[in-house]
Order: sequence, then C-alpha cells, then structure tokens
Amino acid sequence: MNIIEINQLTKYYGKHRGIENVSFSVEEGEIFGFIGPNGAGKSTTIRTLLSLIYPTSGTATIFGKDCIKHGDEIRKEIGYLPSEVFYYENMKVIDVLKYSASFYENVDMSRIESLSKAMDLDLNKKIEDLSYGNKKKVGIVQGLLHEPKLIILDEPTSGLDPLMQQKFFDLILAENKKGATVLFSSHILTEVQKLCSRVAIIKEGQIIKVENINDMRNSSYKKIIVESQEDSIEKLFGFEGITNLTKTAEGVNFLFKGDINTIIEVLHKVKLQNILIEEPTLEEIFMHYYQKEA
Ligand SMILES: Nc1ncnc2c1ncn2[C@@H]1O[C@H](COP(=O)(O)OP(=O)(O)OP(=O)(O)O)[C@@H](O)[C@H]1O
Repeated sequence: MNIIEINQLTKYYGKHRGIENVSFSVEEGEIFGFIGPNGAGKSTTIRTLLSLIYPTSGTATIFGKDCIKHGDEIRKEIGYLPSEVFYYENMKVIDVLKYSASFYENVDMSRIESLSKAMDLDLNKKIEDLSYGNKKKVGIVQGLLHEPKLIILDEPTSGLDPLMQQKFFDLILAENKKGATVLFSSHILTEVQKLCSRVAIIKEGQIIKVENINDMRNSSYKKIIVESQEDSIEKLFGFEGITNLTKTAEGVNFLFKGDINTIIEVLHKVKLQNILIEEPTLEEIFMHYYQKEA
C-alpha cells in the first residue's frame, strides 16, 4: 500500500517556479529519500503535502486521503520536522513539549523523557539558551512525540554533530521498525545512503529519477581515470556513453556505460602514464543524473 501518492503536483509562487509535475509514491514501511540541491523544490513538495501551502495543480494523497480535503485528519498521524524551527524564546523545553503533547491523546511524560534522553536534550533549559542544534533536537522530539504513522523530515540533521546525527538515525530506524513510514529530505548523499531504500531525485522543480539505492550503486557505470600528457586528450572522449568528463592535471576522467572495447580502441592511440577503472561513488552517480539532465 502507498502511504504517500503524489500525482503531477505543481506549485507556482506567483510567476516563480516552485515545483512542476512532481509525481512519486512512498510505500508503507519504507524510508524514502528525497534529494536535490538547494532550491530544487523539496520543501515546496513537503509543504504542499501537509497542505501548509496549496498546489497550483495536481493532487496528492496520504493514507489514501486527499491532502487538501482531509488535511486536518491526516496531519494528526504525521510527525513533521520543518527545515527551520522557531519557538517562544522564554519558554522552557519541557513546557514546549508538554504543550505539543497536549494536542494528542496518547502522549505521556515517559514518552517525552525517553525521546529527550535518546537525543541528549536538557528539558529544563530555556529555548533562548539553546544552540541551533539543540533547538533542532526539540523539533525532532516534538515531531516524534505522538508515535506518528508517517514521519516527514525536511533537512533534519543540519546543526547536529556527527554523534547526534547517529543517535538521530538510530531513533528514526527504531520508529521505522515499529511501523512508521519515513520521508527524508536532504541534500547530503551519505545520509540518504545510510537510511533510505529508495530515493527520488529532484532538480529545478522536476523529478529526474526515482531509483532503488542498491540498483543505483550497482549500475553498470564505470569511472575511468586516464593519466596521459597528450594534448587535448579530453577531445578523444566525446562519444556516446561518456558523461561527467573532467580534465585534470594528470589527464582526464569520466563515467562510462557501454562496450568497454570502444574505450580500449581510443586508448590504443594514446601514450598512457596510467589507467584506473573504478566503481563510481554514489555521489558521482547522483552528479551524473544532474549533469545528464542539464
Ligand atoms: N514563499 C516563496 N515565495 C517565492 N518563491 C519561493 C517561496 N518558497 C520557495 N520558493 C522558490 O521555490 C523554489 C523551490 O524552493 P524550495 O524551498 O522548495 O527548495 P528546496 O529544495 O527545499 O531547497 P532548500 O534545500 O534550499 O530549502 C526555489 O526557487 C525557491 O526560491
């Protein structure tokens, strides 16, 4: 069953493009990554899903219900961590969390305490005395208080140190094991790689790929590093199957998909210092998708 279904969702801010014809779905129990550079449209998609803003066209459902018509009902079952959190500065953390808890029937003090302990959050501090990262922790605890069926995280780890990031990942994995579905927006590839099974890549408001992380990693792309001092060596590699071509001080490197003999035929004509054929990193594969579309 799909927990989220997005169909041709478009949002314009006046004349300014937010997102265009975004479609993808997230299955029940999945940790789904939503990745793209700054300004690509991740937050716009998420805010539209939560009906905090309204789409220009297209539709979306969560738990099989229309996001706009049933917004109030749907939001009760969602834990949302926005990319930036703001609180009344003179409130204590415990009071912010108790106030949030009062909106739900199933949250008791032990849930507040166990989540805060997991995130090393001091409940007795005032918001104004917290660092950016500690405010983010308040948002994380707040988003998970009511054991939501769907957790939507918009750039959740900014401001968290590596140790806290790991604790946060453990917490999300534990909620996922208990049955929560997770939509995880990020521009950091390594964290998506750690947590998510599938990923949608968004660029300039449009989805350019929805892919299984393992398939992406096992793709048949090879990274080829050619070390040679031949003049304009990069010009030899302008044919089909080659992407991400970069000229370096040592020669040239690129990604290649296709019959390896085509490369060997070209290299035959060149005096080489060295050649390396490697598996590309996930990051290089992502960059390949970005560049291909460009
Ligand atoms: N309130 C707004 N008014 C006008 N344009 C907006 C507004 N909010 C977002 N945009 C524009 O919509 C596009 C998508 O922005 P969005 O914030 O959704 O991207 P993002 O992928 O979440 O990026 P980031 O990681 O930087 O937050 C950008 O070009 C942005 O300038």
